[in-house]
Amino acid sequence: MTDLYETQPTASHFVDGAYLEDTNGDVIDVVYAATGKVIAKVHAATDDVIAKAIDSAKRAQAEWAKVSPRDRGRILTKAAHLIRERNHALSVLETYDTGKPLQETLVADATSAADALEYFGGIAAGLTGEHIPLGEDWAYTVREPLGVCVGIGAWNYPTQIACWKAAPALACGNAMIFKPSETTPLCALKVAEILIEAGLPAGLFNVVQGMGPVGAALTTHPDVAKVSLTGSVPTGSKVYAAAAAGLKHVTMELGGKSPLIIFDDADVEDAVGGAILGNFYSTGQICSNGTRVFVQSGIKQKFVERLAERLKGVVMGDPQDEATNFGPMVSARQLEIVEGYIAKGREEGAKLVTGGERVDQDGFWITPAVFDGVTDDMTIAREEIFGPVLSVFEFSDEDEVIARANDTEFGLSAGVFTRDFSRAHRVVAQLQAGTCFINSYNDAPVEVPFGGVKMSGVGRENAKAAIEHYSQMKSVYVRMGRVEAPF
Ligand SMILES: NC(=O)c1ccc[n+]([C@@H]2O[C@H](COP(=O)([O-])OP(=O)(O)OC[C@H]3O[C@@H](n4cnc5c(N)ncnc54)[C@H](O)[C@@H]3O)[C@@H](O)[C@H]2O)c1
Repeated sequence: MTDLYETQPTASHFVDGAYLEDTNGDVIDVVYAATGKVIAKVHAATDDVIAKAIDSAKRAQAEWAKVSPRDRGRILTKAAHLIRERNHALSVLETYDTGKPLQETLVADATSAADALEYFGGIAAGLTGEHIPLGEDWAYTVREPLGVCVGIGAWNYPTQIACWKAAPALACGNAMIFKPSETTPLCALKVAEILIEAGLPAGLFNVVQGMGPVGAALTTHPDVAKVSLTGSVPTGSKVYAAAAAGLKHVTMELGGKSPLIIFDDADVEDAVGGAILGNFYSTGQICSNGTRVFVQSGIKQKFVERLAERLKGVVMGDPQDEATNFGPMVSARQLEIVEGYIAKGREEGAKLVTGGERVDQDGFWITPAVFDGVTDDMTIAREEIFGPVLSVFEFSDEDEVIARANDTEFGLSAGVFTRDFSRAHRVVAQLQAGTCFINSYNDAPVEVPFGGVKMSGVGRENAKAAIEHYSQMKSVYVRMGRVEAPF
């Protein structure tokens, strides 16, 4: 097994192509969720670090914008190859950073980051404008970079989030300054190292550490053209407002409380599988999770029974052991939040079918919880928990479940399980969500746009859609004849 110390970065920040330390910044402990032990320390960025990150990004971006998109793409593709080659070591680090089991991180984190670099590396050369004929005259459009972009990450997918933001930004000719979540500061530094090794010029991908105030300083900096945040709705509202003051571009990937609708005619095993993937993967710490599971009356009992049985297959143990399939919560704070919601669910009258118990060992462990008999007004039905807590709701007909599914301020994802494909498409057409799944849940391939509606976000990540959010259009009118003026 790769040791943490083989993969661990050597300083807090990565700026202008090299590691950078400034011990004047507040200390941030990196705690391994499986043991509760401090495994590393980084310092929050000082004003000096932020200034260096901005200056180098600005300088490097001006040159990068002149590089042909094909050459930019080649560097991203090379970085993707390096990431794939080092997948095991990067996955070990991701597991130390987040506590997610190696069984997951080997297939879902560095690999997804590589997918994004490869995808945007591949389409970079195809980022062209249009020719617009206007009779004798004509016009053309040019897709230009925005400038210096800031990425701010959540703690659940630190490698993936860094690359989902950096890959389209760099392909379009921007620089990116990435601030990881203070809970998981390690992985993005490795991404920075690899991008440099792949040939990315210094200053184009800088990583600075810190909490909210560092994110806020970057967001409001006059030299920053765009902010892409992955985080909660309350943080999103603040960052969106701060960016608006400077009329900056934004992408907001925020929280959810997504519905997963299971009709009577669904395959029960597939529906249970979808509910497991949509609630317990990454110990439930996924924004798009389908935590409100609406099950039609005829299948409900069977569904709950099979779900409880299949949860006996949970293997909690050392996350670095590939046999472990369920890890701890990321932090003591997140564990407390989840325990609070479980207590609230019981208090408000929901029936805890299984799980929800704190495990008596070091680290932040809790067993996956299933609540039955949940009603739409309960706190666990309305607020994002961001942990392994699945709520089952009973419904009888299609119109009713659509109305109940949409009765939320969020709109990130939604899923439908049914063998009737006309119904599946009819229902999906009425669901207020940015990403929908039919007979599946939580797939996030880079080829498909990802993002939310309503309070769940603004803009889209991944796919060609992301290009729109990391570039701006210039229109050029070309007159071929004489200029006729009134005087
Ligand atoms: N839609 C998505 O793609 C997606 C993906 C993963 C997580 N999430 C959401 O993220 C949340 C969990 O992550 P979290 O607890 O790290 O979220 P959070 O909102 O607490 O923090 C997100 C990031 O914002 C930074 N931040 C905090 N205050 C800031 C401010 N005023 N200005 C600038 N930056 C600031 C934090 O330091 C962190 O890096 C959940 O709500 C989850 O649904 C969304």
